[in-house]
Amino acid sequence: MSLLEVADLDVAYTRGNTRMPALRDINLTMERGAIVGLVGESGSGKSTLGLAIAQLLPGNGRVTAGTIAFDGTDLTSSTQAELRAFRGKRIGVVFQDPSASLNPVLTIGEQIAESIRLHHDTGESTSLLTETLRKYSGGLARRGRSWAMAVDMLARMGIPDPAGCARRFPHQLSGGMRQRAAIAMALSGEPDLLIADEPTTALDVTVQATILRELVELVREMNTSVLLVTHDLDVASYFCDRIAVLYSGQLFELASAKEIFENPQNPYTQRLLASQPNIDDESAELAVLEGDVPDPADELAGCRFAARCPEAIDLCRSTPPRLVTLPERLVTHDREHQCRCLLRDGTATAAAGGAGHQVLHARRPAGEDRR
Ligand SMILES: Nc1ncnc2c1ncn2[C@@H]1O[C@H](COP(=O)(O)OP(=O)(O)OP(=O)(O)O)[C@@H](O)[C@H]1O
Repeated sequence: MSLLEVADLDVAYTRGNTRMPALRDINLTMERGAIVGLVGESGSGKSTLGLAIAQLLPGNGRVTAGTIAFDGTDLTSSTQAELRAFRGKRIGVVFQDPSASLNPVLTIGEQIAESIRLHHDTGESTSLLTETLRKYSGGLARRGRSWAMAVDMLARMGIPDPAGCARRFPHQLSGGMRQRAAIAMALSGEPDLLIADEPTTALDVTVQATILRELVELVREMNTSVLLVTHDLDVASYFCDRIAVLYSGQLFELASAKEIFENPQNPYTQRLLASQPNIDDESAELAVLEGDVPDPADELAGCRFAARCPEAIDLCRSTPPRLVTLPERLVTHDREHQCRCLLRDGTATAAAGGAGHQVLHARRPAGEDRR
């Protein structure tokens, strides 16, 4: 069983009396220990998907169809008590702004130690932190041990004076240190899944890379899976095993990072990659992605990228494509390569009377079975 199986998921926000779809027909599976990058332009629904998986959608946001199976339990039908048990202990969350997770009136050490006490029941059964616990078990009371473990987590996140940092309040730390502390706190329950929503975007580029490296090292040690929301394709290619490309509320492509960068199949992904600066060749001309991303709430007849796609044919403007596993002849490194495009899944060839209509794996037709 996969750690996370998001199936046929729709999410909508309510504005006034209007229901505005934000995610449509999302299918995403994550294996234990995998780091998956969720990329896409602003407004494509990245944060909404992270929040939906963590069951932290704001009051006006709601899952309107589909399921989110976490280790076999459908979170969309879980009670608040069940969700509280999952969050923190089994699903950790880090946001762009660390103040969203840190309490301004408690020291960093108090917060992380409290979280460790809550999630570990003194830590006897945990893996990574057990080592630390053993070091401190001789003579230290439970509170002292959880404090020692908190200091250890701060050290693992690359904080130079972890004991001093533990005694400080969030406002006494720099932005980078605050975010390290927020990550240490999110990982202190040794969760199975970490949802990290642009965790370093607000920071200096060099600090970003260091923090992400520390985070990745720590989650690899803990075998924690990560859904890393980022608009930065370089970050995704460097740190992620798989990449999911979102466009206007839909998954357009999903494959290993190597496959996405060396063999992108969706015309949108191809243009998104071509529009990124090339660090190896700064003089290379950048492709410009003309036009705007349609609001995920807009109802469109065909492919949501058709209006901007230079390859679009009439069929693309009338028929919604589905996310399918691509036929083998189109993949290079990853047989699980999934793509949403009529020009790639064989539909366009079949409609033109040609052979090779090979939809190998398709989920619910778009628009069906909305709650
Ligand atoms: N609380 C909300 N109420 C109403 N609509 C919302 C709310 N949050 C997000 N949306 C809408 O949902 C859609 C997806 O937004 P979301 O923030 O998930 O995208 P994103 O890809 O994370 O964007 P960004 O990179 O700018 O953070 C957008 O159309 C946005 O306007």
